[in-house]
Amino acid sequence: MRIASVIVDVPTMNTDKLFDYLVPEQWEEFIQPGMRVSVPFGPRLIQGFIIELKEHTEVMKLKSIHEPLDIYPVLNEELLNLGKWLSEQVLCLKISAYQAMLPAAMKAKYEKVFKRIDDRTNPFLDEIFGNKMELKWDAASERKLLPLLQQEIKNGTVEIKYLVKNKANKKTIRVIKCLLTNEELLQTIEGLSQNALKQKKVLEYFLQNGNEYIPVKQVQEVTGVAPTTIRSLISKGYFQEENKEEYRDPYEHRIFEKTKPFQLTEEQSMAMEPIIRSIEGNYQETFLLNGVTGSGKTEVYLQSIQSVLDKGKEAIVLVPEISLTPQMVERFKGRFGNDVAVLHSGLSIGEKYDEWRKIERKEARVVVGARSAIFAPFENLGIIIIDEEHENSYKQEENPRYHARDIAIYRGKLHQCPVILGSATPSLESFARSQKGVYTLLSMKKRMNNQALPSVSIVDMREELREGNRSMFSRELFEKLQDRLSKKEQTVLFLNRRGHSSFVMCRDCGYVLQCPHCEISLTYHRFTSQMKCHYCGYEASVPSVCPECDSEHIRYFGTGTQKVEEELAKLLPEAKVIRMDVDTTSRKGAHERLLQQFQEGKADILLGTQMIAKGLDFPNITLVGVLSADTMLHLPDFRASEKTFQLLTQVSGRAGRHHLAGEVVIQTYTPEHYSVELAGKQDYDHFYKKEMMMRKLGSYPPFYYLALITVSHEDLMKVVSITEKISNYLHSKLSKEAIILGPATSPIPKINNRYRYQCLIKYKREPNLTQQLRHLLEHYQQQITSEGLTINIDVNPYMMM
Ligand SMILES: Nc1ncnc2c1ncn2[C@@H]1O[C@H](COP(=O)(O)OP(=O)(O)OP(=O)(O)O)[C@@H](O)[C@H]1O
Ligand SMILES: [Zn+2]
Ligand SMILES: [Zn+2]
Repeated sequence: MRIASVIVDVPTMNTDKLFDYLVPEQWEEFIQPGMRVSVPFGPRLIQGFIIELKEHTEVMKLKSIHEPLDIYPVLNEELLNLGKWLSEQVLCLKISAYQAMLPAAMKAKYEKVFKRIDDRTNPFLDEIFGNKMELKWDAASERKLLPLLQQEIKNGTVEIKYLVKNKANKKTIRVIKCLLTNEELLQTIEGLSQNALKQKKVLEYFLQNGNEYIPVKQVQEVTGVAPTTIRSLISKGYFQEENKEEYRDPYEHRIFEKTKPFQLTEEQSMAMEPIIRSIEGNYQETFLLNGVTGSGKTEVYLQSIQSVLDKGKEAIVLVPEISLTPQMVERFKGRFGNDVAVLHSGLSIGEKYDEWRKIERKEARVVVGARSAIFAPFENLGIIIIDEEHENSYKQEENPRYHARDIAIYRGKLHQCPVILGSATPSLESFARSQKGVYTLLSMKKRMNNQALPSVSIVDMREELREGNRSMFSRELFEKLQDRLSKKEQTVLFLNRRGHSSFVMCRDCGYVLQCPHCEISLTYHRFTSQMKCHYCGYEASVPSVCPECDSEHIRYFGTGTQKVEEELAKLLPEAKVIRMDVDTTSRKGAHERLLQQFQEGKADILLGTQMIAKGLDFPNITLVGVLSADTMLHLPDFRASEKTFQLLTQVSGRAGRHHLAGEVVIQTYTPEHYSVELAGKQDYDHFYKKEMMMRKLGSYPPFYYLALITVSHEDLMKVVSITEKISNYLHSKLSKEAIILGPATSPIPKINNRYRYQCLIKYKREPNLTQQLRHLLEHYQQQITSEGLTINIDVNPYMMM
């Protein structure tokens, strides 16, 4: 008797365990861990993952697996173990861990067929396929042919094809193949009547091109015949016609110019050396590649990957979301061509699925992708690279709430390969680890060609106001804009939209209301007109005059990109502006197209939000303007300063990367704030020291770990009382060193009529923490499943809302 233990697709805590099923005899040899199966569960059939196979079970009334959904495992042993580990680390359901590792198309409904790919005589295949080339999975399963077909797949005579059921997602092209031998072809051509010139052309074409399948479109184009001609040849039985699945290649129409490795600079070679040692020596080491903007980090990645490929191994490169991808993709495809698969959120479900299969089938050995590409099903990993490692998009903000960096290091250890974290502005956590020797620090302090970092001038907008300038452009920025227009050089204007209007600031002195207990700015709530601290719950009313300077110009803050665009049109009507924000880039491909236009010099000014801050490497940009540096500084988040510093440094780094020198103007109401001042000097080391001090004072990471519990329900009283009970429970179970803040309202206190409260745990070492948290979830399970209560637990949170 063979028993399969299965994780089923029912997302509740009660079902988050292995269920045993009997493996029907006919599949005993065939079923393997990591395959998806459909199994009876209650009255219905659902999908599940086989985790392990065994001989015995305690279960009395054993049900049987209904049918396998894969012919090969979709999760290999490594990923199965990783899923288990992940669910323990981030307290998620195992089913969501496994689903997160696979492309969305594999969750969708699809149809599977077997396809004959070799039609030499083969009595078995001739019999089961008849005169067709395809056989539906269901039919094969019914006829109990799966084990035999598995053998044929091994022999290379049959392959399996997944068709996404949604027609729009499936891409096929019509192909034909000549069924006649060359001799028969010649005879047929001779036998054709004089008028059948067109048919003759087609037959001759096939005479030259052998008996491959050829796309109908191509035949038409080359021979110039009409579709009717081809149809009549098919009806005569000369040709076999078929629909062939084609990879949906999002970069199909792009030609990537082949690039050659650069001669490395001295700094680059120094940085590469230990990486190569780790590759050659097959041992794991985590490197923090801290290179200033434009120092050539990408070239270090490319050449490291090359030596991994030379050893016959594979590489994962993570880049943050879409914003970076177009230029990044170009660089990787340019160097490694079709060896590169690309995975990011800008692709359709079908495209992602096809890219994923290229990896699975070992047709691509390098993947460049966003967060989830960390789960690429490579089996022989030689390097994992995370570019812009400080980016928050590497943390998934829904279940499973994992951070790609942790997965990278886990996989790196398993494969004994190097992990490179690259950034001009590393996260405080990573830099602290490099200082402690947990990561190996590699520094590159110079830009290419020894080009200087751009000179930055910080403009005090309070001063502008005092001198009567009420425009959103300071006089200095405006003059420089005019200057670039006349010189035909390009400008990037950056507007930070995050934190929009949510804080109150004095326009005269820049004062922002802070929580007296938490060193965090207070958030303004329109409905109650109250200021609140979302860490400790402190509340205050909005003052009518600034407590610092008595000015009446104290109000909420923010401007939008559209408003800036209108203002530019008024002030500089001759300037051509490309605006990039969520509105102008929502259409597929828009992002890439706008950047392309800017690169080709079709505009003078690129105006945008976060999405233009990073990764751009265009030679003609000589001016960067930051319209309001402070907006993010006052978010209710202990990382606000860090994020501000990173963003300002990154955006400044877009200027003067090649031969022309660059200038940056940063407009701010708080020029004395250290993250603005030090970003102006691009002085990471100082910033790090200063920020570490602040974190130490506030007991925040990297000195403490955090866990954030958010409770929500429609009934406010219930939310408050449950959060309080949770807080009390943790107080009694955790060590004296742990700090438990809250209950306090969440920064977003109500979503969809549900109230939200939270509780923040700061701790250094609590070996029992995840166990206690899991216990809490189990304790409230009843209310979670039947009374609409939600409890979200975020271990190492990056979004404090
Ligand atoms: N060894 C080299 N010789 C000549 N040019 C190089 C070399 N290495 C890199 N470059 C070029 O220098 C420019 C800057 O490099 P790159 O974009 O990799 O910097 P980066 O460190 O990734 O910067 P950022 O963090 O700002 O994205 C690129 O145009 C790149 O092609
Ligand atoms: Zn003031
Ligand atoms: Zn507080």
